[in-house]
Amino acid sequence: MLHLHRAASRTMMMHPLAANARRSLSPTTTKTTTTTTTPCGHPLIDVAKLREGSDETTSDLRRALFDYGYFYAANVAELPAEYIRSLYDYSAACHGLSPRIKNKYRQRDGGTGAYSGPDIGQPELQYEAGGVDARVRAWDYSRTRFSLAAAAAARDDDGGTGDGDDDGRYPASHEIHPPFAAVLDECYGRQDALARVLLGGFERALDIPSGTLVGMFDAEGGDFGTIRLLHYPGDDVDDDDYDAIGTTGIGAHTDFECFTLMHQTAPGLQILPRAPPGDDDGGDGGHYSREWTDMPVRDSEFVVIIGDMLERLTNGALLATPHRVMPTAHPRDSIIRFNAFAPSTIIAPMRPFVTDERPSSYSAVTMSTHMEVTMRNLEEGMGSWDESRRISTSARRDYGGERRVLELGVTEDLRAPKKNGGGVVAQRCGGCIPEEEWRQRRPPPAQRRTGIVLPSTRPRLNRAGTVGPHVLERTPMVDVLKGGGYVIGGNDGAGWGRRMAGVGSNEAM
Ligand SMILES: O=C(O)CCC(=O)C(=O)O
Ligand SMILES: [Fe+2]
Repeated sequence: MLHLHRAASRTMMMHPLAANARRSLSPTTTKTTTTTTTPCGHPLIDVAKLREGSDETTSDLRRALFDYGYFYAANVAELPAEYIRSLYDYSAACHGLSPRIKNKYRQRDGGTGAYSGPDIGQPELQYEAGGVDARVRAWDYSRTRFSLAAAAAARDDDGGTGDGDDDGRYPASHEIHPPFAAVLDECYGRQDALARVLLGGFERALDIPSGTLVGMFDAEGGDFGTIRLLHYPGDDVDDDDYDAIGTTGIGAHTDFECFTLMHQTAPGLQILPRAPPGDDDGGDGGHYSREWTDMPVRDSEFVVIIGDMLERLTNGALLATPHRVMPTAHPRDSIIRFNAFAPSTIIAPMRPFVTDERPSSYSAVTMSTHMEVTMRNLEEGMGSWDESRRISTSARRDYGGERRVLELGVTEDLRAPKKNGGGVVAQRCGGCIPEEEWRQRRPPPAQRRTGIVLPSTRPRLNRAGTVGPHVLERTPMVDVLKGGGYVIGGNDGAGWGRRMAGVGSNEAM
């Protein structure tokens, strides 16, 4: 049964950054009300209500994202309790496979598969620089192929290993039944449906145009996400005696994608929530609480946390949620889904979060480059969470290049017939052009109605009520491919954003 509590305790605790971000978007949204929580005070989002577009739930979600940095998601029709239980049964069968099969599908050291774990000498990558070994054992599934640098190199050398499904990546049907890829892909589809509901909610909570995040998620190439079936064997010690173990469940880190959906069978997960405003002696200006918080097990609900991409898109108004798993005497299983964006999606601070007071403080990078660079850095022991500076080093990584701002909600009709010469196959907004360059390139008014630059001469309101100067350029496809010109989102849901979203530079910019 769903317990809904209206908790007043956090009502006056909006983080100053959140307040600024929201104030700059819409002065009317600063009014505080109460937040729906679980009985023990964790923010709770009723997904059924979010799906209906409930204003109250959207406000709950806004507070959860800005003030807490996480929430429990309840009433998730796509992932009912009995389905999750069956997935845990399947996970147990996968983790019960022999070391020989696990080794055949190893992710590293010449492997190109899906398994990692200390039981085959392949511990999880190190998330905290200088941290201790992780106990976690993982079967990972992703639709879009990406792999660790070492595995990619091995694949280039020998064309892959194993004879399982999907290029030898996953256990085949004679090794486990039903076959791994089929079960996990079905789950992936269910989680995708939930992700679209949550991303739509995030768009409303962030006051950005409808379709912005969902468009990035559904863009060509597909979401660059992963499902993990995780198993943590219990340690033969008292729960209080963690220090003696010399290992951890999984080291502190932030996840690299947009958001993460988590479910666990037993306690062990901890997160670092946002700090209440005024509590700024945590060493990081009060962005994060000083206390790690235990995430209680809630059978039919999911923990949702913020990933690196949402921190970058919101210019740090939202912060990626640090989390870790403690070593425990009891065994523990979890099902994790990283929800990413399409590989070539360009991630940079979105216009509404960049102001004179808060200039863009994150460089632009594509989803795939961020994943690849972060994984490589982990392989080299650089970690993702810096405990002494209390920042996510992966979320804050500087990819160089000029600061860019993503313009949202372009209101020109991008589907208008093209009159500007045969080679014109794509159009773009000013979103990915560095602001300085954009100003210099802007032709004098007299030329604006001819030439290749078709400016919108007056600021226009988009659906979210934000304004932005938009320059639409008609650009030969070859230039788009070279320059990474890119249109994201849309104001009419007509799908042009999706068509364009696969076009872009695959490099850090
Ligand atoms: O097992 C868990 O609950 C967390 C796992 C995790 O943080 C991860 O795989 O990134
Ligand atoms: Fe994680």
